[in-house]
Amino acid sequence: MARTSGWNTTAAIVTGAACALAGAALAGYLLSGRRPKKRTKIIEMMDELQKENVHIRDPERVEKLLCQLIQDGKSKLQVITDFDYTITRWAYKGTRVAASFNVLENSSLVPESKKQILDELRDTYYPIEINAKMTIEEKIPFMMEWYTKGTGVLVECGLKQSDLSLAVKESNARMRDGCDWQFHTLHEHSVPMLIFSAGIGDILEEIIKQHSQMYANMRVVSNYMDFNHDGMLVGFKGDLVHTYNKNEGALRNSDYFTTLKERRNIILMGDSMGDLRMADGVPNMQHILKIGFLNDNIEERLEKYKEAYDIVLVSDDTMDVPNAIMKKIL
Ligand SMILES: Nc1ccn([C@@H]2O[C@H](COP(=O)(O)O)[C@@H](O)[C@H]2O)c(=O)n1
Ligand SMILES: [Mg+2]
Repeated sequence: MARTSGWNTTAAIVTGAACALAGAALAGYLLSGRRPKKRTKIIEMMDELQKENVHIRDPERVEKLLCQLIQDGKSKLQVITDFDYTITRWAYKGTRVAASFNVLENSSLVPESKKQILDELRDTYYPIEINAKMTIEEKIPFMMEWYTKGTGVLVECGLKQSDLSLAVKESNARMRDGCDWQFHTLHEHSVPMLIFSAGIGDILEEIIKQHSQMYANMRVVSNYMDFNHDGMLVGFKGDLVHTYNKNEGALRNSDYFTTLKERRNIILMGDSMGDLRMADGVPNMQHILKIGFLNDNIEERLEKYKEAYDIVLVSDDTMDVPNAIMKKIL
């Protein structure tokens, strides 16, 4: 739509760039002689952005960003997204959904004695993860502790690779409504999608396979389990990715970004302040639209999220907003 040729001249008058939707509204005005109706901007015209749970601190910036992304089109686009509580929903049928770690931690594969330790770890460290007053630097040592202890306990549980699929099946892990459409459509338009997760890679891939499909344009960077020749879990591969060191992971994976160096526009989606660093390894980045899902500790964190993310979606279990934006670009 952004590149519909008939509107280009008019759009150029508006912003010096072909932003077709705003251009279309102005063209209507010029042709009809009537004043345009109120909604002339993209962000005003998108119904998905008018909902009460959608927060945009700087609408002018978002309007400009959308114009740029639409104008540059799909060939310049890549998507970088978190997994737990970004691809997956926060709640399903009134119950909190399992993060990829919880799929194992809550399963019958883990003995009760170990569950108790894992629950205590979560009760200690999760409040730190979402604390609105601590800085990321203050949180990092605690996250390291949580991940080191938590993965250590899982390794002691005698988990087998062949059990993972059933653990996912029996869990309540669910993706947001609209993920299936998004995955399929990004693949159809050959837009690369990086899923960057501090969860468990093996589990999140299984969640995607069971509820949608892993496509060739998807790449996952996460914590992968290390199994011995008998298929028993013996550790985790490489350095652990935790919620607040995704910047290091991004730089370690800079080869991936280098191969996509012509794709200078990013849609980034996350649910934590740590997710904002997922694109740190992207060379020559031109425009980045950051969409944040705020699921928990909402009142305390909303202002900070509004400062950090361009669009904040509060208690939204759908992909409606990102999908509506993608539709305009593709
Ligand atoms: N033992 C653990 C460790 C982490 N979590 C949660 O996993 C999420 C991280 O994955 P992302 O895809 O969001 O990067 C994060 O929400 C942690 O709270 C956990 O539940 N248990
Ligand atoms: Mg997350």
